Amino acid sequence: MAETRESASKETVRKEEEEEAEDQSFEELGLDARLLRALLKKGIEKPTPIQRVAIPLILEGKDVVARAKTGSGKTFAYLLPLLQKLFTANADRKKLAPNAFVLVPSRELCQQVYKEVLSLIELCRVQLKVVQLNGNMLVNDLRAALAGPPDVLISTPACIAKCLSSDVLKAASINQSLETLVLDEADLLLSYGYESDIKAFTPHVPRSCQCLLMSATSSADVDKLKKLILHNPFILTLPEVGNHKDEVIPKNVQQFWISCPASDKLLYTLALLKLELVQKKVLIFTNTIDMSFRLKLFLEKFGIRSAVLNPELPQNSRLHILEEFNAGLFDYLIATDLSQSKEKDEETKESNVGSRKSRKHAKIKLDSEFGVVRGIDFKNVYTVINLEMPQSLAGYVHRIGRTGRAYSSGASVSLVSPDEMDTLEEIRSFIGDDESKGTNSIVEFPLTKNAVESLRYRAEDVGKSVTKVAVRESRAQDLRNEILNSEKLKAHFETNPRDLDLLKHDKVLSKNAPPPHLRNVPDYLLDKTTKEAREMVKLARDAMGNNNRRRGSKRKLRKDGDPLKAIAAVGSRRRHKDRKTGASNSNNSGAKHKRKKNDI
Ligand SMILES: Nc1ncnc2c1ncn2[C@@H]1O[C@H](COP(=O)(O)OP(=O)(O)OP(=O)(O)O)[C@@H](O)[C@H]1O
Repeated sequence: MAETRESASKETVRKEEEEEAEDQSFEELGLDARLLRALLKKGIEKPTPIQRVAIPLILEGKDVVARAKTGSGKTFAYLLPLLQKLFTANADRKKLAPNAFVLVPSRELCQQVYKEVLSLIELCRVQLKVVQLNGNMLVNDLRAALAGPPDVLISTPACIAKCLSSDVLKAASINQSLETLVLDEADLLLSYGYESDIKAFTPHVPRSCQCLLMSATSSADVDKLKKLILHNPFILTLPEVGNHKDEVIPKNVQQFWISCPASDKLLYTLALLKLELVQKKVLIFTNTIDMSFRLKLFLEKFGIRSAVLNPELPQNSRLHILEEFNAGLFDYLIATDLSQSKEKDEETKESNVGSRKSRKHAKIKLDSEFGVVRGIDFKNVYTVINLEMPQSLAGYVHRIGRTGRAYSSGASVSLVSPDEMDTLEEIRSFIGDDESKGTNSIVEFPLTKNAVESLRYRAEDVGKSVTKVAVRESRAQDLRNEILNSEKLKAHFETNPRDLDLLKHDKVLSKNAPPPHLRNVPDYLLDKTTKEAREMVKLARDAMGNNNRRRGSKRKLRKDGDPLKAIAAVGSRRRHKDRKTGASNSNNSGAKHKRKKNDI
């Protein structure tokens, strides 16, 4: 009895401590006033759990291995203290190389982190120089970028290795100047093939350098990196870390699955989108580039416009696609996740062979530094659809982590064919499927047979017209357009960001406009359950203020030019209005995002 009372009071104390921690502010973490102001301007009010624990430790100068689920705010967890350290660095000390290196596994992540740092610096009104490098840059460009040298360098490990081997960065200079080293998405760095690059660089990291490892999952690779890089004896693993599923998969993502034959996947995706059974914005993952174009062409015939993001595209195009999607210019993005697919291996093999062939005959190379699936912060994605299943649990975790970022909610729907049941079983045995426990679970999506069958006839008809040849041609045409645009418009967009809209990436590929009978689904085709589900999604969208976002942002575009700025302006005006009326923007959205499973 006494024991029960004791454990009950311990539990109460623990809960109180947790609540106290949840109320903690950025200020209490010891952040500089300039950073606090910048966060406020960004509408970021309170730290996430990983930020609460990591920031004070990093400010104390400790090495940190931070493992926290996708979308938990790891970037600010290291960027804020890193910048604070640079604010107070000794300006008189002559440095020969950047003070801080942030290494990430893909160019997309380089760009994302770079933008985040720039925006913080701008808002803090401090003079710090930041550069991002990528493996495609010429040695002279690398040298120019590193002249100075900058305070922060953001790069993939491959590019650092290139700088070292071409003497653009000298080992002795790194040893003299490097004070902070961050390995972001550390669980991916080795699997992306950067082991030898990291090994070439680590001997030059000085013992005094503070090393930070950020990772979404734990793996042997993270342990390997930890042993390779961390010198400092204070290696701290955060209390949040453990092996439990809840720490890996965000709780705020409702996970669904649908059993369907592989040949019906386009039909099921059409049903989800056309009948508006899932909430926008939607990110759809496929395992091959051809499947991405097949889906795009197929959806186009039904008047659903989407953009395709794949490693074959020039980097500028990929960045524009991400920017546009994040700015809300379109609602459906099809992303090819080649991270574990055969296509990647084959293409890589072929491109290696191709390097020996004449340039004329060489195949288009896939970008080995492409990694859009993991770590990229797609903004306001509500639904992730796995049109094809990833081949591993880790792939699944990273994909669904593109929604439910920070304090927002989301949903994922996985279309599972009989061949993919093993992956589903692996996922289920990891996360469990006991809904009643209130923890993570993956449940069947309430899609009625009628809803699918109502579209089958049209879908099969249209599916036949999306032939292999049509897919191949569209893929080639898209690539040609993008290369042309990318080269021609790169400089132009730098000086005329408002023209970004010209490069809309959800352009229609087929020549004929979709006929009205495919564009609109007649009411009589929908059964009662589907109508109800659709109404629920609509209500939820209204509650979240998402309706007609597309039209709204277009209007804004014409008026204010730059889509990114236009949207930011709307946001800040709304915040201003909310302040006037006493409403808090982020708290409201948090409350509005809380929905029941049946709402989908
Ligand atoms: N304290 C916060 N409050 C609200 N939003 C936040 C906060 N910190 C970060 N965010 C936002 O949450 C989103 C996810 O953050 P971030 O990209 O750092 O996650 P992550 O943990 O690195 O995820 P992943 O492992 O998938 O890369 C970003 O849009 C970021 O701006």
